[in-house]
Amino acid sequence: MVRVISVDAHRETVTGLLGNAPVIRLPLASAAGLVLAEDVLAGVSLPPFDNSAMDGYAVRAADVASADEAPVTLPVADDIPAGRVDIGELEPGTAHRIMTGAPLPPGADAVVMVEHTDGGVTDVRILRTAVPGAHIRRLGEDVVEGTVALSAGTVLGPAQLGLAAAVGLADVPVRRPLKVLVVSTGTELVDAPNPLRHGQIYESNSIMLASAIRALGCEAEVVRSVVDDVAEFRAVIEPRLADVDLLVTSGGVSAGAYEVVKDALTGQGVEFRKVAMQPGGPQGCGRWNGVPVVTLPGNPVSVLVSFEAFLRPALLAALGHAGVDRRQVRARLTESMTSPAGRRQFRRGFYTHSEGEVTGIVGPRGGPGSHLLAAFTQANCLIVLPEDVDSVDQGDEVDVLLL
Ligand SMILES: Nc1nc2c(c(=O)[nH]1)N[C@H]1C(S)=C(S)[C@@H](COP(=O)(O)OP(=O)(O)OC[C@H]3O[C@@H](n4cnc5c(N)ncnc54)[C@H](O)[C@@H]3O)O[C@H]1N2
Ligand code: MOO
Repeated sequence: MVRVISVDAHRETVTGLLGNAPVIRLPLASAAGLVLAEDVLAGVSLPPFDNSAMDGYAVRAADVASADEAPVTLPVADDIPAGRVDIGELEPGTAHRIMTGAPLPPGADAVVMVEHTDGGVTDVRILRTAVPGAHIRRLGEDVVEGTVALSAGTVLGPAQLGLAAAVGLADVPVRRPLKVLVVSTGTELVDAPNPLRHGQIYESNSIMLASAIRALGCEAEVVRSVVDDVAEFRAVIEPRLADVDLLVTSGGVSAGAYEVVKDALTGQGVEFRKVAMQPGGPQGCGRWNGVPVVTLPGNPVSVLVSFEAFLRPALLAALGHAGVDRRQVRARLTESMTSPAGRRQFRRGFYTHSEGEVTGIVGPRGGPGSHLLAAFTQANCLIVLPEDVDSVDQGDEVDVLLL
């Protein structure tokens, strides 16, 4: 007898199987979207020195205190473009022309923007007073050297990578993106653009899985359309296991006579079970030659729903993400639906939420059939009908997972 287990139990097993990805240092350019594995400290303060926020003139505020009543003329004793590193003292009664980002000369306590002067290069007429501190960006105002710039668990988006670069990091410690081998099985499968004969279909699961895996920041390698032959499956796939962290298959796991994945991996460390869900009932997981394996049923909608239910949270957890769940909301149904008793049903739906309404509304897209892929493309959510529910009416509130 095939074991029947709950969605939550299978999800826990798959998550445990993947565990945590190892920590490695990656160049910033390769770390986008990954999760920082350790706190990183600022190697420098930001800004690293007092500098000008404006193009203008560095002055002593006291020297220009009367400029609002009558313009003050000061000799321009120096010129400080951004990037200059040999900065001399600002003597009282003088000004230094200074550019945005250039270091403030010692002795200066204010910057007058060029628009409030005549722009002179030997002498400058200052037309406005400046309060002490005007247009000065202070050392350490943003980040203090030696403090935590980014903490472990941070997802490295553009702002985070920018900050890492700004505090002097060339690489960061992250959880290594897992390498996933995606294998689609089925003698009926044909890779486009080859012509189809009656009884054949175009292979579509591998691109769905590979793109879903890559979207999380993992790597996906694909072997398409392995025929339903155990010896062939083993010969093609087994040698590739050494290079990957996870094998994900589609097809060949249910109750028929030519279940290539089930036949090849039963007794090899992979357990096949029925999960109390629809679609995605037939599932398997375990290890083959020590490598984690997750076997998904072949129907395309089952593949994507299984990915959402099991692989997405497990891969995100392995990468170190704290939040692995889709956002869940309650919504009122636009039409009645039925669900098989004892199974959690995931229906493709479209959710809308108008401003001012407490709950949004949701309607199914397509029927429950796990071959209805076109309807999935119209969906923006999964409607979840729990195991103890076999029908819901129009107007009932249901749980919705936003995709
Ligand atoms: N007697 C029973 N039959 C079936 C059961 C059952 O419990 N008892 N379960 C059904 C359910 S539910 C599902 S889901 C499928 C799962 O079967 P398999 O994992 O063995 O998948 P296949 O039979 O290989 O394929 C199912 C379906 O999907 C198409 N397919 C497969 N791979 C691809 C691909 N890469 N691209 C596009 N389409 C693919 C395949 O042609 C089949 O139509 O079993 C039910 N049967
Ligand atoms: O359990 Mo299957 O995945 O419904 O078509």
